[in-house]
Amino acid sequence: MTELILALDVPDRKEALNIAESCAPFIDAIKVGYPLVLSSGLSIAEDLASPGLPLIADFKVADIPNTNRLICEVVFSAGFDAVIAHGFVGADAARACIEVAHSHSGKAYIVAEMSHPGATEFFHDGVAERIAALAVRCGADGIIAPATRPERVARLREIVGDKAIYSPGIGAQGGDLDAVARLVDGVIVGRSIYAADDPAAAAERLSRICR
Ligand SMILES: O=C1C[C@H](C(=O)O)N([C@@H]2O[C@H](COP(=O)(O)O)[C@@H](O)[C@H]2O)C(=O)N1
Repeated sequence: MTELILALDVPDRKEALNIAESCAPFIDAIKVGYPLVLSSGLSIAEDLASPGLPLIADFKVADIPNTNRLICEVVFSAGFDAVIAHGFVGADAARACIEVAHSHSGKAYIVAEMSHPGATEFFHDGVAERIAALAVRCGADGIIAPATRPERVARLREIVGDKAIYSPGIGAQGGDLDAVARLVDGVIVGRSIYAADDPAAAAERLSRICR
């Protein structure tokens, strides 16, 4: 089974909560990023608690170790269950996020390779492989890898083994769910769900493919 994670990039708090509630039966977690948290504040984590789904703070944490630690302490104290951090900042900085996450019985996922076209300017010639290996070495719970490039997901799977791989880029970015579902532990989907005429129906349709 492949998890379906809703990327709730909906700046309007009321609309976001309505979409989360309606999609809850068909999704496995909710990813909250800057669009919603900057518009609604960290208390959105409390508002989103009612569906009882894991909440992932997608803040792409990428600072020095101490600042990463401070950020993650706020994230988990606000009620999030997981955090997404960058790995290019090095093992000490990534480890700061991972250690705080685990101290709160939470999880930390490291971005190994991104899904958008510009990512290939830097995530090539082994860079992503090095970040994936860093994630494993630092004890991360998994990595983020591009659903837009299934061959890259397959390569990174060779490095991370049975650690989780969560893949964004399905639908709006051109990624094909059928092509990656069997390679990953979960897919991260935003616009194909929240921008659909009927988000719940869209989530239900995708969840059937994921099961
Ligand atoms: O490489 C990455 C990293 C990042 C992530 O998941 O960490 N995401 C996020 O995944 C979601 C895809 O949304 P949509 O395109 O389905 O509307 C958005 O919230 C992006 O910020 C990527 O899209 N690619």
